[in-house]
Amino acid sequence: MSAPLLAVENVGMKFGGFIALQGVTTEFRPGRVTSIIGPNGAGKSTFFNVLSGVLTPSTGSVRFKGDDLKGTRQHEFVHRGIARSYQITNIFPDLSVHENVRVAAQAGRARYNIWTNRNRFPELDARADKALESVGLIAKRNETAKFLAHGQQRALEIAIALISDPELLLLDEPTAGMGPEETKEMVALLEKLAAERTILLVEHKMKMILGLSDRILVLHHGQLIADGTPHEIQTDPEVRRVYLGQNHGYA
Ligand SMILES: Nc1ncnc2c1ncn2[C@@H]1O[C@H](COP(=O)(O)OP(=O)(O)OP(=O)(O)O)[C@@H](O)[C@H]1O
Repeated sequence: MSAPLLAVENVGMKFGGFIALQGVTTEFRPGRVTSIIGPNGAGKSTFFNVLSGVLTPSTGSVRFKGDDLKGTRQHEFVHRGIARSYQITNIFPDLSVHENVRVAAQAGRARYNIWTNRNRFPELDARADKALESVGLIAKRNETAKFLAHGQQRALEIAIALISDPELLLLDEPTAGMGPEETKEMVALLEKLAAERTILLVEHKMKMILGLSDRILVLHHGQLIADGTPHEIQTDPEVRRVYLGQNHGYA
């Protein structure tokens, strides 16, 4: 079995007196799609924020390829090989599709500063186009981002996250706000991307998760209550109890 890419040990997160995460211990191995699910307020976003460096856990440790991430600043996560997209559309609406990704490429470059002529770094254009190709947006490269369909804007966010060629890609509700057709396209894109990197996602759409994931983690009241294959999760009595009465299209 391959070594873990990310090892989470006894992670807890407190906000004042409120415990949002407690005693979470798990590992993520390379080349898999893992989904994190759980009812509203279960701690999914908090866990994601801990894994991507937005939050420092109150207790416990997160190791990436053996290195403790404690003290690592958020922008350094990208250099280490961890990138994430955000739930809220996070693009520059008035820039072109290509410019959106290129800005991300520039931002990740230590030698670049805003006074440098952009033509000095033609490889940034090539990298931006490569990221657009991998999400199927290359034909839209010169369009203004705000005119893209919602699903295409979400794909653009993923292209931005891909610019650093991360080993671990964290996606926060990549199909939020999408209808069935756009969801299907996003699933196809995620399956394609998963061939080359490890993907971790938070999602609410249960049917989509069951079809896409190799593994599912279930959080409830800040604790990991189940961890298994889609089949194991679907038949887990505790998970069924937690979801009972909630309209997640689960059963
Ligand atoms: N910065 C914060 N300060 C105080 N409480 C917080 C903070 N962030 C999250 N919480 C609380 O922690 C709990 C878990 O929140 P979190 O957003 O992680 O849940 P979630 O599973 O992502 O929920 P949802 O599915 O609704 O997005 C909630 O009760 C929330 O109110």
